Amino acid sequence: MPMNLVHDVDGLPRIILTEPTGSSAEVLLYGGQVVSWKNERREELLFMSSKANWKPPRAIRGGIPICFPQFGNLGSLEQHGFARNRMWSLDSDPSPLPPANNQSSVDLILKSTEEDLKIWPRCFELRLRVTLSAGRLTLIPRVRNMDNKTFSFMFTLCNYFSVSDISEVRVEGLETLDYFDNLNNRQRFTEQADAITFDGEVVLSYFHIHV
Ligand SMILES: O=P(O)(O)OC[C@H]1O[C@@H](O)[C@H](O)[C@@H](O)[C@@H]1O
Repeated sequence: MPMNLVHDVDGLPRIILTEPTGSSAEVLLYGGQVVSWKNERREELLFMSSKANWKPPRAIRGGIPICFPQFGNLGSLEQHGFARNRMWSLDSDPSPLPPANNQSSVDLILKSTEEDLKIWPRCFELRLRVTLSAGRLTLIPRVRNMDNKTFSFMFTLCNYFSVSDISEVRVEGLETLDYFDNLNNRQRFTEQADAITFDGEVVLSYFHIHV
């Protein structure tokens, strides 16, 4: 599997993805977390907090954290579940996806451990393929139930996008959807606007989004 696996200053193994136009991405085994995505002009597209704590078992604030098997505090586990503060492994058998034999794709896997089963008694394999191509970063998550009984879970890619001018940002496609306004006592509203714009901090949770 030809790929660039390096250890950064904090000792965290990091996979560097590159592709011919010059864009790049960096993925930590810790959390299976994308922590950098640069375009062909080497401009960073993801936000990473300057206060991010890069020492396990802390979660890293920035990039694309993976929330599994719980989102937020919607359950009995720690905030956003435990996948983001576990050490993942390289996945040598991503079947049925074809193996990623190039420098612009990586397959990672997280399997439940005995310790995990004590706090969340479901035996699972969580896989993630990260693929970089010109102008695009694709993440394909897959969850396999290794138990003989069903289970339900939550999964979120918690993207932190870097924005140079927030007044230029519009989010479309949410009109008519219900949402919780988390900074307003989690009151429930129905979105009326055809595009959301931002003039301050907001934390909104929309339901039934189709992407
Ligand atoms: O601080 P954490 O646990 O990394 O969570 C990150 C963010 O997760 C979001 O889901 C919450 O709405 C935010 O309020 C929070 O800041």
